[in-house]
Amino acid sequence: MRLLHTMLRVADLEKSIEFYTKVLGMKELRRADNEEYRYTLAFVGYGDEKDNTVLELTYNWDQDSYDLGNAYGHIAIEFDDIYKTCADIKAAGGNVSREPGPVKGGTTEIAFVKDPDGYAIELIQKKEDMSRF
Ligand SMILES: C[C@@H](O)C(=O)SC[C@H](NC(=O)CC[C@H](N)C(=O)O)C(=O)NCC(=O)O
Ligand code: NI
Repeated sequence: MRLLHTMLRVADLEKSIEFYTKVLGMKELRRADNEEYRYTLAFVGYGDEKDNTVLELTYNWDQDSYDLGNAYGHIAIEFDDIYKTCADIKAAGGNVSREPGPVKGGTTEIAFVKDPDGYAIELIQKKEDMSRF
């Protein structure tokens, strides 16, 4: 077994694809329309789905906003340099909601950004050892 994808419902598919590809460096892997049920799926990630867990962006044609509620946490992505990534995101007009730095009470360096729908994305500084705290 392996993790295949995480699905996020998005209000503006092109805006979300632009964010995940241009700002976070992912590739658009495939897109599929469902005419009968009026939605489009776009899969984005850092590599082919046969070897990578990806995001499934779901666009419902007749819905232009969502209530994210208070249960969703974040999706975490590892970067070689979260400080440069955050500077680049700010320069591109993105929303860095938590500045890069050590996690409270720990040593792992993290930052948070918000995607166009307000979903939080955690950026984690690449470390040699896998101790993540
Ligand atoms: C391709 C696979 O990874 C899917 O997740 S498609 C599953 C399908 N998705 C939708 O219908 C998305 C639109 C829907 N309005 C929504 O917002 O979730 C799905 O959930 N089908 C239900 C079923 O019972 O087949
Ligand atoms: Ni799915």
